[in-house]
Amino acid sequence: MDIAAVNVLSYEDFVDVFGNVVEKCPLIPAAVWSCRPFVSVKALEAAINEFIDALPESGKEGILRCHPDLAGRDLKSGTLTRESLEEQAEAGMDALSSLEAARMARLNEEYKKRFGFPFVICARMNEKAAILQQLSERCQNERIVERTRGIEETPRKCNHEAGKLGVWKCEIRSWRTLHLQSLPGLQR
Ligand SMILES: NC(=O)NC1NC(=O)NC1=O
Repeated sequence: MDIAAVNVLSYEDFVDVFGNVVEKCPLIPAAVWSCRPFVSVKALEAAINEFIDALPESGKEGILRCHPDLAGRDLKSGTLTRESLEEQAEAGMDALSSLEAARMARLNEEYKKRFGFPFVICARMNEKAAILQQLSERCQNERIVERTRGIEETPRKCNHEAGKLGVWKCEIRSWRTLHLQSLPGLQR
């Protein structure tokens, strides 16, 4: 599948593939679908970022609030999305000691109380010690700094399986980077 195939997806199929490009925010790909045709995957990535950047601050905070806590209730009850589960597992969030888990829960609550949205970090790019340290440090920031930082950290991802549509994989390489890999021939 290449960008030409993406460009002919119905909006239903497009949302199937990219629906969780930003955690639990299918509105984003549903809106970005109208920007077709995309000249490349990079252009698709840019359209997603432009849509997010154009949101009012309340919309950006809404995106953050759709994120599950790290090592939080959804992880414990098995209700994370598949993508989030993979991300959190990669950072070792499913294997915290009881001391680490207690510290994470306390800091997550402190952060939410201070800012009114959850602490968001790209779990794929961090290990648990770094996450705990950043959570503790970022609790000291100003709200506007954290709103911007949380949005920058928000992982971009797509449906790995997307079975009926072929092979799409998404790897997060850096903040704000939707990095799609697919069958040879995908032009970025
Ligand atoms: N709160 C938070 O950062 N959640 C997440 N981060 C991430 O990479 N996946 C998540 O679910």
